[in-house]
Amino acid sequence: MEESKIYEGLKKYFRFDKFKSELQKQAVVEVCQRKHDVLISMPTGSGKSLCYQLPAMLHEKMITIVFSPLLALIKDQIDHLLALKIRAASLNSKITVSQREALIADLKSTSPNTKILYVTPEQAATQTFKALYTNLYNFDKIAFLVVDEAHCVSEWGHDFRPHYLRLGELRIGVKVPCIALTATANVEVTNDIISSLKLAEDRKLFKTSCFRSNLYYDVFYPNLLEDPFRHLRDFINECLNVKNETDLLKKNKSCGIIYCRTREQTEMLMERLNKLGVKALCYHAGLKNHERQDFQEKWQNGDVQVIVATISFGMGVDKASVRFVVHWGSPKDPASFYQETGRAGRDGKPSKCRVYYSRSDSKAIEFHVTQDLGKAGSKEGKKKRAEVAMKGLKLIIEYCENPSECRHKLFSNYFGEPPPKCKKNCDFCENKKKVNEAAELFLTKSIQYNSKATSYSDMDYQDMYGGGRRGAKMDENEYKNQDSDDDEDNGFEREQAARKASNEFIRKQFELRKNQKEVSHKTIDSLIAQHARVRAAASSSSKVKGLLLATREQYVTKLTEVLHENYTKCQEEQTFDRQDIEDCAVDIEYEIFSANTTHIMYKSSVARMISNVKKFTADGIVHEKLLLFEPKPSRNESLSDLFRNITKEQQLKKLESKKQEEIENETSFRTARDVYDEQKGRTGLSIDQKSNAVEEIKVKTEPEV
Ligand SMILES: Nc1ncnc2c1ncn2[C@@H]1O[C@H](COP(=O)(O)OP(=O)(O)OP(=O)(O)O)[C@@H](O)[C@H]1O
Repeated sequence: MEESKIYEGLKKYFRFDKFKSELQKQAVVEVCQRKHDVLISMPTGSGKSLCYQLPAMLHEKMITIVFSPLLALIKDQIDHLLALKIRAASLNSKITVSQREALIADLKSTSPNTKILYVTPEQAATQTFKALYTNLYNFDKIAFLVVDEAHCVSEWGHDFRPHYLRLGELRIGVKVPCIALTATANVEVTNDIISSLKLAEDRKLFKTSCFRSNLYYDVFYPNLLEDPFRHLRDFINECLNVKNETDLLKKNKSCGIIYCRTREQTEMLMERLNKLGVKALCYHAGLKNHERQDFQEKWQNGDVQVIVATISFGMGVDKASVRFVVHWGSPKDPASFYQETGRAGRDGKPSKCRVYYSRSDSKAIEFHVTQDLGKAGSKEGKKKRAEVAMKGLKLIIEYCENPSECRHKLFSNYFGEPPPKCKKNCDFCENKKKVNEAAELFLTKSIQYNSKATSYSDMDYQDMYGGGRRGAKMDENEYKNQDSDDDEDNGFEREQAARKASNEFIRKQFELRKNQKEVSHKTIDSLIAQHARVRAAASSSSKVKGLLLATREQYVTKLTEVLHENYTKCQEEQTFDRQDIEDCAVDIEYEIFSANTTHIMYKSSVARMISNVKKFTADGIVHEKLLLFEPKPSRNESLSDLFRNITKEQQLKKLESKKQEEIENETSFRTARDVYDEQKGRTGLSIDQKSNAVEEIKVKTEPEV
């Protein structure tokens, strides 16, 4: 195809006078020839879409099929194309039956109106699509098969999608050029793309350096900052205070994105920023659909300049004027970090990418990856993905905690490219000494923190096990366009609910017992601790920061369950009763509690112990802890005993009053009530003991005749 025709199309369909780069032009020219498969590996925002959209328009009467991983991404592309009056459509599970019928009828007609058809990989696996595909191919109507975000075929990549693997099947025996596009392919991912999509030997590769010279990267440590939130606020104001913007339309003005790991963090940070005078909105998968849409539109239109979001935000967001991308906590791995920060400076203007690094956040990610690794078992694919994730996270930790080279090298190393000429485009190249000093101070403080268990960051990240993980999972699923959402690990909500319920119960009972008088929180907390089944209950949250007593009690229950099962299934002569087993569980829990300083470590140790006991049960062996356990002669009243006994106690009280009346009638000595109250205060006797005590006291205080 002649170049002049290509330029004509560029202007006519896309209203551009020139190509964004020489490589974009070369790729378009090559694709237009329809002679070879083409792999385009270019940075985010470099204009990869045009490399297939323009050729699609220049092959009249033919259709280009694009496989794209996300409905949101497809929607954005279609909206963009329709605005340019290009006939684009999508075949996916969300369209209505009549829309589907109309679309298929058009595609089957002799000269279809549709020029570009977007299909999700899941839809591509359906019989409907396969039949349509064969029909189009038989009538020689397919111009190109395009695989957008092609790194999704690779388990080495950061967004692996199993359905992408099956796209290669569509290429068997089909002579239509395949165009694969990605921004984040290292050597392994590139090899996977080539083999999975069966790109021909004579394929053409268009690859530019991943280096984005307009992006400035740096890292700050919140625990070294006097007020991290004000620091962030000042950074935002600095980034958004761009000159000569007054004449711009609202939607073209500078804006920014802050990424958090969990939805709780997004909401907390949004509130903080709003209080500090920065108008911000949040975005995560827990919001209602209309809220999400509304917030995204407000940010897109420039009504709000800052959006605090989980990773579910951003794919397909093509806003040129993003002046900063912040990671509040820790990025996940170099590829995601590259893609997320790649949303900054798409107009080529200087923009900033900052991490406010918190070790508790990277630990939380590590914890989840370790869990995935544990769960993977013998499943090779899952294991490999968890290993890749762990490797990626280690690189991020190194990047943040132990900087030793230009920040951009994180990416050039990952993508297997020579080091970029950064000059002063990162804090390290600008002032290596300052960066090293900060990192050293951070490490020193972190060590001190580990022994003292207090830190700014942990105070804000208590959700890493429960709602955090679940929330993060939902956001990730959302991001990956999956409908499923499992119900595991909702520990946070459970903990909160359990604690609330226990406190409420005790509060009510206390009020009843104290004739509706107000009871202080301190009294209630100490009562709960006093009656808890676990040992050293009162120091739960001070020893292991953020650990709730309710959580410890839940773990004791769980340990009791698995030990009980182990004992009843594996021990022939059984001498322990349920209470002995619970005592054993209490000992084990206390041992773990004493040995750990963070609730993550505590929780993972208990989880390990539970699975260890289960393993013993599966092997038919009595667990060693039970073998070594010596039953205790006496037991303390537990929280559950307390609940059970409160009603009985009230009945006892009535009985006591009655007895007391009788005694008072009979004696002028100290009453049973007086003596009982004294004893009760000192010992907290059981109901039977109390009852006996009253009897005993009565006997002892009876007047001598
Ligand atoms: N020749 C051109 N001249 C000017 N702008 C262009 C040109 N080609 C593309 N663009 C614009 O560049 C921006 C980025 O393009 P595009 O979304 O295709 O990037 P991308 O490489 O696919 O990025 P990502 O990997 O993040 O999806 C878009 O706003 C697009 O309209």
